[in-house]
Amino acid sequence: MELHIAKDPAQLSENVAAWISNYILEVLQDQERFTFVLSGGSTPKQLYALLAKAPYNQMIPWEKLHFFWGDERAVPFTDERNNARMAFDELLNKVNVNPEHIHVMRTDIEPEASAAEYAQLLQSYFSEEENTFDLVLLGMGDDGHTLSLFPGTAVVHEKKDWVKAFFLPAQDMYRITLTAPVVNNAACVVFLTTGAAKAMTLKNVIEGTFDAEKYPSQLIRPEDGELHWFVDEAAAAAMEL
Ligand SMILES: O=C(O)[C@H](O)[C@@H](O)[C@H](O)[C@H](O)COP(=O)(O)O
Repeated sequence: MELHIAKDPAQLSENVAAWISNYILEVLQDQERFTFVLSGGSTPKQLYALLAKAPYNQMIPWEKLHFFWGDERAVPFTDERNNARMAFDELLNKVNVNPEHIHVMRTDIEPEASAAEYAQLLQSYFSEEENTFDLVLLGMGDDGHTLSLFPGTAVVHEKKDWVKAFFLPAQDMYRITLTAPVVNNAACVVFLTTGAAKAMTLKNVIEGTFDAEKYPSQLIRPEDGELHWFVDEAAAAAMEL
């Protein structure tokens, strides 16, 4: 695991934008496509906005990128809580992506059907590959969740299925999410975490004993891929380092 500490959220977004674009270019020296999982949440918003602007909008060969999502809230695409919608608004509508390479988790059908369809799509995408995604971008909630793997939910224990749908009573909403096994098969996973409200949780996730039921972000440990945490000073404040 590699920890990258930035001064503040703005600096963090700058660092991650530069890091990600270099990584994309490097990977594309050896292959024709780059598969990229986007996350929801507020932290990546600034990153997406930066990637949509110079120099990154010029530097990245957008037509070679294939986009996926880590999780989705089962609300219509037009709802501003929809994770895909945010990424379209901030990034995908602004760069030269092939629309056929954008794979949203559908919310216009039943959540279970959407999860099954997504799992099938991923299986056909990666059937011939050693790893799954080239890059998975993740956020961590104040409670230690990542994706829609919330503390105390059954999906935290999923060992086999790549995509799950379930009802989250606390939010009165269905969620569709990738599971830890498929993310842990990715070539590279990047967490973005900022703010003092996450400092204690971040310390427990990174430095504490393993308790995935309580801190589902601890489940994310790529088997043979890279794991990077990009955090700001406020989020890093409780860690011993
Ligand atoms: O749909 C979601 O809720 C997200 O995908 C979720 O997993 C998110 O990444 C974290 O909650 C962090 O969110 P913030 O960046 O807003 O803190």
